[in-house]
Amino acid sequence: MERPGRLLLQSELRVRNAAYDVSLSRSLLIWKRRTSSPVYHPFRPRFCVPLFRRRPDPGVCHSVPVSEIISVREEEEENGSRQRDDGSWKKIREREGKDCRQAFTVLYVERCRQHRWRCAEVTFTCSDEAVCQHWVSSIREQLASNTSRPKHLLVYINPYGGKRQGKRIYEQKVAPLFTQAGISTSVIVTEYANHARDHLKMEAELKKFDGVVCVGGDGMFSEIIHGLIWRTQIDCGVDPNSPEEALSPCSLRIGIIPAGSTDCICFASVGTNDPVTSALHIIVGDSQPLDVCSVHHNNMFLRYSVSLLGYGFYGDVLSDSERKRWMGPARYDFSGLKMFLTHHYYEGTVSYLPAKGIIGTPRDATRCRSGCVICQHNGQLNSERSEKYEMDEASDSESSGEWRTIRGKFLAINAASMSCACPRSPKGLSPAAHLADGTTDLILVRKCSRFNFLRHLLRHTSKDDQFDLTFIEVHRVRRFRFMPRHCQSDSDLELDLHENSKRQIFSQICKDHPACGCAPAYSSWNCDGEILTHTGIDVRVHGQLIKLFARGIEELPVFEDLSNPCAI
Ligand SMILES: Nc1ncnc2c1ncn2[C@@H]1O[C@H](COP(=O)(O)OP(=O)(O)OP(=O)(O)O)[C@@H](O)[C@H]1O
Ligand SMILES: CCCCCCCCCCCCC/C=C/[C@@H](O)[C@H](CO)NC(=O)CCCCC
Ligand SMILES: [Ca+2]
Repeated sequence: MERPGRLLLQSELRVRNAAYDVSLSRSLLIWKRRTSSPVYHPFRPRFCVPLFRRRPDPGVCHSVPVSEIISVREEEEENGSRQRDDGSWKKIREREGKDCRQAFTVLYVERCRQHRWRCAEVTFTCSDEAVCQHWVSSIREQLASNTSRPKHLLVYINPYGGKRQGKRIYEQKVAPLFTQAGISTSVIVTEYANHARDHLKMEAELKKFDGVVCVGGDGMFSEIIHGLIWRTQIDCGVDPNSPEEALSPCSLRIGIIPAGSTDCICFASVGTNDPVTSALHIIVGDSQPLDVCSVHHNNMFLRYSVSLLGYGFYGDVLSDSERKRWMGPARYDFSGLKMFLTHHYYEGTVSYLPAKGIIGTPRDATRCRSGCVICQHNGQLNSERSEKYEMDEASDSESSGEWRTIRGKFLAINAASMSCACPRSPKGLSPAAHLADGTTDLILVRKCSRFNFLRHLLRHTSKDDQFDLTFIEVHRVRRFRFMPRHCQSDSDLELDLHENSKRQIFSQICKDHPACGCAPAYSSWNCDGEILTHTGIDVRVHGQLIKLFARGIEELPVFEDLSNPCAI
């Protein structure tokens, strides 16, 4: 918790009936009730979780970081009522002292349960108009001096994501907050798939904006990053198709207003899927870097991924669920159960380049949280490495034998570049994965019984370790490749020709008839909820390539906070 620092302003103001000592520094707004003041109606601002619980009565002293003030509003008096400067009316309270005529309202972020944020407000009154004006202008000056806050945003809304509520969510819950905070917006409601991606790639006048807002799910977010990353590379003269090129980071931040089916990128970077919370993170100008994987096939660019790249189980769930979009988010539960029962395994070779010199492993108890030191340390390491070795890491390491290879039969091959936490699995596919450490967690689920696979899946929803099973292995990597068995080599192909062609024919016929026992030879890759057209892929992590309007999941409040500025 920040200390107040040098005071810019200090006055005695009233909050409803009580006198408060109110002070403003560059970092904090504090209002502390004067003990001598008689209290007719004890007023407690609507704190869901009081910021400080050291004192028995949280109504006595409050502090709000200036960085979490949303806006300040003057209340103007007229005919016994006060008119807000947004035009609405508010009745003056009878009990207020006759001399308390001038007022202003501060809107600020308040923390609620489960990482949710809400907009709270407190109205200060005082007898002197000049004092009131001074307070308003001082707070506005402090807000204006914060250069990380966006002023102009480009908003894309997918009206068909999730439960098709994107437009309503934006108009009712988000747009009014942006207006309050003085943010101007340019809104595009998409008319077809890839509309947002292509607009960002070719048309959008990005110089006019301080950020992009995505209203939709993970698929919509994927469109946005494809447009933005592509555009950034072209503007910087980088070939986005080359697997060996170091990509240029995107300067515009992206805000996610969750309105999809899984929304795991929002959940894993904010801690909740709540449009108001996301809007407030955008308003206060938060910044959270994010790793991005590039996926290539035979040196041809396929896609970017920030959350899950999954072959086998999650690829099959996605392929099956795409045909059931009409079911909405429930399609994943239906297809998940179906694919669990189908129990297909796939053969192939996985090669990977382990991440060296980093802190943290996929099995440790540390979690990526706001201000994560592991992301800071490993992120720094990445930028030093890329300066030192330029772009030739791949061939360098391959010749020095750092690549490792595993051949086998797998129920699932998953790469989680972040935890992939979502409401279905609050700790995620890889609970210890990091948002911005420049690595991805490669999880290999070898062929096992249905019962064992169920144990593994169920552990995603409990506190038991889903990796503590003999048929699971997990590695923290910078690059990996996958080659399905039947693509391996000409000699393999010849050997397997007869068996393979038989399987492929049957796989066509039997894809929807698992009971006949003919498993398909290939699955497909689930790349952040989009199906990839190729099975053999080469994946490389680009550390901190993009930035979100988020701050990572905050630790739960510390109740005994000795740095409570009210106690000073
Ligand atoms: N106007 C549109 N019409 C049809 N499809 C669209 C439109 N705009 C975007 N899309 C596509 O809709 C797909 C799904 O969108 P979105 O990710 O928002 O929802 P979802 O799939 O339900 O959620 P999640 O990705 O979180 O599981 C995306 O792949 C996106 O490309
Ligand atoms: C039988 C009991 C089973 C319990 C299993 C719970 C395990 C849930 C893990 C969920 C992991 C989600 C990973 C996120 C992937 C997203 O990029 C993607 C796009 O939104 N969503 C899916 O592919 C949707 C994937 C949905 C899978 C069910
Ligand atoms: Ca990562």
